[in-house]
Amino acid sequence: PVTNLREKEVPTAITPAVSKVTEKIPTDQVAQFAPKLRRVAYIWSPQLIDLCNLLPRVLHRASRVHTLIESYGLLTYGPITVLPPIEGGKEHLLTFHSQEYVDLLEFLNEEEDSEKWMEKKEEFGISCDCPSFPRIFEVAKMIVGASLTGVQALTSKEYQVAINWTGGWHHSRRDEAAGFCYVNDIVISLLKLTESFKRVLYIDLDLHHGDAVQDAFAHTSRIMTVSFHKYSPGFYPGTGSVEDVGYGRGRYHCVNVPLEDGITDVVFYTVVKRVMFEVQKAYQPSAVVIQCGADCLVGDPMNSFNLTLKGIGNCVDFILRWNLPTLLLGGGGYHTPNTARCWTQLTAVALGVRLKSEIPDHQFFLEYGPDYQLEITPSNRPDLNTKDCLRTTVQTVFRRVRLVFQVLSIGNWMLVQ
Ligand SMILES: CC1(C)CN(C2CCCC2)C(=O)N1c1ccccc1/C=C/C(=O)NO
Ligand SMILES: [Zn+2]
Repeated sequence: PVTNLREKEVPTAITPAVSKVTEKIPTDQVAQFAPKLRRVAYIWSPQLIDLCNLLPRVLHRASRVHTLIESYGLLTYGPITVLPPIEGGKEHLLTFHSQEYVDLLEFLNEEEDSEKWMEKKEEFGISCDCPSFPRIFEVAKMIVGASLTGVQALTSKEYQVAINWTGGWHHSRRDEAAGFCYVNDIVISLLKLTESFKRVLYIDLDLHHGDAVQDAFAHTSRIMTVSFHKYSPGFYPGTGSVEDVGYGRGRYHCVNVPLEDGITDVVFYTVVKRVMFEVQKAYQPSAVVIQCGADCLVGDPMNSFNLTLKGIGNCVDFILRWNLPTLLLGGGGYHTPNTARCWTQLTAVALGVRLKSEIPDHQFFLEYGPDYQLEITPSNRPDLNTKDCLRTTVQTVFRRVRLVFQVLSIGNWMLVQ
């Protein structure tokens, strides 16, 4: 039953986790418990949402995500600032994509008849996985503009965390759309971040391997990419085995943690925490980008992992506690209400607040039935990840990541000589 509570009666849906912890502890000891209060930049504008609502495989997802976050009162909570995206232009896309690919997207923007120029489009990956649609070019520029606005917020040093839930399109290649990704806002953002930060760490939590981001930086040590993903015969994109470590100067700066179906919150969080602890120690990044694709959640049509908001929330919280400038991006996520739940929870994690379980009354309230709760329940499907298999994978990753530390220290040593 949707109660039409008046604005003033709606109880604040936010319990600052800090206040609970600190009320009983002498003030001088508070610092050690309270997560450092972070200034958070939330990239949003009505145009950004209207355009991203047009994405064919996630129709109207953008508005559900934003409206749920807004309904919890998170956008009027002290440490958050809403920043409108800068107007992304051709020049931004061209920092990664080829001229001919960008020209094709521009040409398709006005194109009504999606059957026309089929062979031309196929050549650039515009096909059934990545169908053309009206305003495709405006959407592409807006998404890239939003992620770059997040980068700008971090390089300005005014914000510790920047959030763009319309970004995170990790499969798009230089001259080809792939896996429903038309432009790679992640690669464009990482390139921009390396202008201000010496070592940038990319973490991909999406169900799928962050292949195009890894390949874009496989030959450099300026960016380290770490991807946790389902890896099994026939599953897209088919890359990202633990043996996939990068080449030349980029050797060992690609970390891949292949996983099987059914992984649960505790197992996933344990693996992510162990691997990321080693990576942080060895690589000592100065900035972080996290792709938070929500297709790893239980209930997603991908029907693969068995994660809930707790699992992915703990992973992001662990990384945010390093207190490094961090850009949070979206990505996959095909169960729209669960994706909105997930990214609302991650926004709260960035702010260090706890949300009430009841979904607040708002425009899309009825889509959160039948329980109208924020939390989602894991299924009792078997976890195909055996302890032995995970231990072997993690040990292999440890050995390689420690080599990164040696490369890094040799690098520093040579600088000193
Ligand atoms: C077309 C969509 C994106 C949608 N979808 C499912 C979800 C619900 C019904 C079909 C897919 O498997 N897709 C794909 C098809 C081909 C290649 C890749 C993907 C997904 C990539 C991804 O999520 N990367 O992070
Ligand atoms: Zn995905």
